[in-house]
Amino acid sequence: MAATDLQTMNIAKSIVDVRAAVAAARGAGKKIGLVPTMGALHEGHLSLMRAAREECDYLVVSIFVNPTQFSPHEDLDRYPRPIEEDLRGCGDEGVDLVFHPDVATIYPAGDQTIVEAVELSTIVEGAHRPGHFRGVTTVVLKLLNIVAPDVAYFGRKDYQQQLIIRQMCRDLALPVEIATCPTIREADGLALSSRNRYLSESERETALSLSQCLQFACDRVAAGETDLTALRQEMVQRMQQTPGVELDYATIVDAETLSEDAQPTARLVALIAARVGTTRLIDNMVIEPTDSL
Ligand SMILES: Nc1ncnc2c1ncn2[C@@H]1O[C@H](COP(=O)(O)OP(=O)(O)OP(=O)(O)O)[C@@H](O)[C@H]1O
Ligand SMILES: CC(C)(CO)[C@@H](O)C(=O)[O-]
Ligand code: BAL
Repeated sequence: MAATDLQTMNIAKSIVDVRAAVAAARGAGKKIGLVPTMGALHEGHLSLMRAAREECDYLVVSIFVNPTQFSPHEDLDRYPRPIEEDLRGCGDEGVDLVFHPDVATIYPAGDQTIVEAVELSTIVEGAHRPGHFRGVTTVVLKLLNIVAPDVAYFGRKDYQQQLIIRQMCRDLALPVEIATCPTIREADGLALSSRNRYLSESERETALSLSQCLQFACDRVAAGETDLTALRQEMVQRMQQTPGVELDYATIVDAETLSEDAQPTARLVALIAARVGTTRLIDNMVIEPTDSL
């Protein structure tokens, strides 16, 4: 495919421009898809765009590094922003409109409204990143209100995030379908993530311990392990014994409630977050119930 000429890309910075473009597409009978991102695009993001292209006739991608989902000590300032490369990637995927707003467009002076799924936002990942999911739900609600898509696409790589967004849409009766797409991994199992580009070669090797720990847990459940408390302890021990890794959490929980009070026969999800060097990574694997348990 020919590389995209940036001059021909349809890029909107303002809410009015997005609404006008989407209204025209809707007026022409098109089904609207939205893929929200923070940029630094990789194959994981592209897989969401391809899923959206399959099902929708007009594809909007937002690129916005949302400051309210970062705590003061986190990596907002160093978060990668390769915007020209990202725009070319969107063009090559046939994106119809890129919404790339400034912070003041999303958070105008005097802005004071937040939205939060109060229970799901404070457990597991939320317990380690206080305020993070409040920032996510607030910005996603704004993006959904601005674009008004028929379907919005999220990755399973951010498992808790997609669960919380589904909860928000249900609770607020938002007229949008949420689609969750599978996690895209490197051949050796590393989940693609924009933050992988912070990793040195040896840190990248060390980072494989996350997906390996999740796979270990999945294999144990598939082999008939029913003592989830013991299995959680084994996951934590494995990670604590891995040099170069500082573990935040490794756990197996109910895939819908994220509660550790889970039946081994339920649909489960193994979740992990750890720092490799200065880079914090998350990953997860869903464990579907089997008849053999
Ligand atoms: N490996 C992946 N497979 C599928 N979807 C993904 C993957 N990585 C990210 N996504 C999805 O892409 C969307 C945008 O995510 P985001 O821009 O934060 O990228 P990211 O790689 O998760 O970045 P970060 O390193 O900040 O976690 C989210 O819905 C996210 O779940
Ligand atoms: C959903 C999102 C774009 C909101 O800023 C972000 O959390 C992300 O990229 O996963
Ligand atoms: N994909 C989640 C974005 C974040 O870590 O802020």
